[in-house]
Amino acid sequence: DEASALPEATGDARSFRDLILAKLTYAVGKDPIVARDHDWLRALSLALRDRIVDRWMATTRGVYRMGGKRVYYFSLEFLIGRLLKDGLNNMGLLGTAREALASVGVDLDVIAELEADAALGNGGLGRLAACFMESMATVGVPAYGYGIRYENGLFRQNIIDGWQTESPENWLAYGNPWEFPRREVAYEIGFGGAVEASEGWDGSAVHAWKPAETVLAVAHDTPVVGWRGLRVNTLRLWSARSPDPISLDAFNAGDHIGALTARTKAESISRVLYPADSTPAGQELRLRQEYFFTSASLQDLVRRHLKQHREIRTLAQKAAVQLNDTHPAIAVAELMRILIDIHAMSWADAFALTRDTISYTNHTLLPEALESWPVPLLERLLPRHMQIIYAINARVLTEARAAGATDAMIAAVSIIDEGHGRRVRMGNLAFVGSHKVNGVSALHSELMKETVFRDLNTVFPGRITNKTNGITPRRWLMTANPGLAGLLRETIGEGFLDDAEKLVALEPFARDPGFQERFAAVKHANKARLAKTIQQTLGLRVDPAALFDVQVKRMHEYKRQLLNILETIALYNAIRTHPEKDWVPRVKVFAGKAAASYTSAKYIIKLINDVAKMVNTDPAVRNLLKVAFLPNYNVSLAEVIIPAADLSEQISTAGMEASGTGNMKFALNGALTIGTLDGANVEMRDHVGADNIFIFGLTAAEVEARRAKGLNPRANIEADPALAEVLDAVGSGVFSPADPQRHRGTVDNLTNSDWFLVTDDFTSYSAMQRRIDALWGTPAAWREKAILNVARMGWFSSDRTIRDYSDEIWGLPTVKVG
Ligand SMILES: CCc1ccc([C@H](C)CC(=O)N[C@@H]2O[C@H](CO)[C@@H](O)[C@H](O)[C@H]2O)cc1
Repeated sequence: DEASALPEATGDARSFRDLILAKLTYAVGKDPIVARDHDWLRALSLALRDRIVDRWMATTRGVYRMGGKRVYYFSLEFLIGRLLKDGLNNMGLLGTAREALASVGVDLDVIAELEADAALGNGGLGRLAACFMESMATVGVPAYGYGIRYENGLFRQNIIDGWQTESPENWLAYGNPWEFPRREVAYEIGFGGAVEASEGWDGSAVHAWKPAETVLAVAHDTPVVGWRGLRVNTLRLWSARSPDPISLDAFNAGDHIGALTARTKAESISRVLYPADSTPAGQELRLRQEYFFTSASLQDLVRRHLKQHREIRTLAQKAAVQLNDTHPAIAVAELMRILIDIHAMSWADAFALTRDTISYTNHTLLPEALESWPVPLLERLLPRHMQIIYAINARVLTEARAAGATDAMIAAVSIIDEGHGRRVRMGNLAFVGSHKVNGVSALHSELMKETVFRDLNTVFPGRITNKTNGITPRRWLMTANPGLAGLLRETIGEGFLDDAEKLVALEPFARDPGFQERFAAVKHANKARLAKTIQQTLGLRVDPAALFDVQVKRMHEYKRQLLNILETIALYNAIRTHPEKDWVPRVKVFAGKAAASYTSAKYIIKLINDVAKMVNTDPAVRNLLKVAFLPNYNVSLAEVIIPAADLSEQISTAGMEASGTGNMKFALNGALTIGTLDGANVEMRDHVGADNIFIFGLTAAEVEARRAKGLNPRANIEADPALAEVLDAVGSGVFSPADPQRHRGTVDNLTNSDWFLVTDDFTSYSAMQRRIDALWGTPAAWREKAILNVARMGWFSSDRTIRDYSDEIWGLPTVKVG
């Protein structure tokens, strides 16, 4: 009968099966015969969690026993994605779980698809934080991640008639098996009120902040498993709770709504993630979020430090606080408040200790992305902190003058921006309150010294350093691309699993026909899988044998999805006018969310979908060109798209992409990159070799020079008839017959200003695409380059990045893996 047909589970699979069944029965409360897929998902997750908790407690006890230094990673975003398969893989239980479930008639892949993505981030910054957490556990860095437990993560993107619409992402609908609520770990967070100054016993000024309102920050802990499950760190996310759930007097007075307003207001702090990934919303709630989690985290780590080490003055030796961009920069003032107002430390000692404890990472040079808050808002919401910021600024300006700073430099160094209605520059506050400030790629860190932090770098030389980003090879190779990981294990052994730089052992196989065949077969299988997703999502049939050309990332003008779609239209026109030519079949895959209020980015999404509608149904191009915009790009969709790519589009205006991390994921999965010399593309070229990457376009210096000289998009358009034809078509409504003027704005903006130099790079970009077509026609040469990319991407493991932070910024040891 049915049951007997099921495969037998042996060894650990058998005991793991029993554990799953026990969880299903006693934790989920479901009889196996009636259990639904979601029930099995929960039971399996709880079973895995048990195995993880044992290692978690062992790690925590070990760290206490060692009494060593901990890293505290402060981030308003953790773009985690799903945790089941990643946890099974890191615990070495993937095969075991698959066998255990099969023995009760359940398919691991089916139930794994039901897990909601923890989308507690916007894009690069948030995903980097998640990769860093996994790598810190892997290389033995005792660490806590601190952030906010948003009830709603990044919005769900729906594409309605080609337009992006947003709907709330309720990731907790089925609960979250990975977190442990810590009701007992709660801190009061104050807002508003006033500061009472009095005189201390030694005549020194004593300040006491009396907040007008208080919110409770309650901890929820999620274990973070490292590779091989050797160490498990903690992600502590704060949830906002109102100290008093209901104001009874209002309720008794019949004002039932009023009775809840205080609570609703308090708890709105952890309601939703701000969906902006480059332009500050500038809203008070955002500042409340930033202070809320920063204060709770600092109170928590100081409590832990005193409990173990008794003496606050040793804090910098036992705690390294890393600020993930300026979002937690208020930490500089908050730690000062704690040290001076609560621990009665002198100003000078407190400032030295703060600076020795904190370091700051900058992730963008976009002027509009650099946070600053109006002084009046800070004075109202955080009056004590504003006092402290003034005092810090006075000290900094004194130091700057002593260092011979000019008035212009003083104005630039100042934390207070006297122009624009007096605002507090959070980047400057983070800089002066840190012992180290780093960029996220070599080019970006240099540009930081030449632009946003030029004067601070002059006054405080040697503080800026570089830490080139990385990605975890567990999620982005082993879990996302088991076909390739399996082929690599068979070919070069397992060493690369513990040290990604051992992938270099693959180089000798780059020209091996047998290996090339197997490598191509893995890629083809991944492409067939993506083709199925495209079919199911868009009803569009694509040929896995075509060149899969992929651009997936947040929608932003500097990332130049517009350059890509305009070149696609030029290709479309060329195929139509020269059908006789031997065109390379291409599938152009796009995906990415636009910030809800970012209109011009939303028009680019619409343009891509308008072009797709035309091209995909045009018999003249047959199967030579397909365009697909996949909705709701997130971590889980990235894990399906990236292993299936032949070509990775990293085409940002040079000088504007701080690093990029998608670029690394594609190359590690055997895609070739077409890109500008921007961010980490530069270091990727240095590692994979200039012959194995397609670099085009202006350099950052040339972009700077052209902008300084004045841009001339009209001349660029006149110089390239193909571009001119494309812009005429788009501008006149060829792709929007129902609304011919729809894309007029996009074309006019390009023709009149083109701040992102799309027209300047179009010709070289298009020419490079044709060179790529030519190489595609010689599979052996293509595959050799793709294999060399995989072989030489090991350095871009976030394990290496974390070792760099540990060595130079945090000053703590790491361990060899495996
Ligand atoms: C205040 C609004 C806001 C929110 C997020 C951000 C982030 C800094 C934007 C971001 O994600 N930056 C990306 O960070 C990645 C990780 O370092 C880099 O690889 C990307 O190049 C960078 O754009 C800026 C401004």
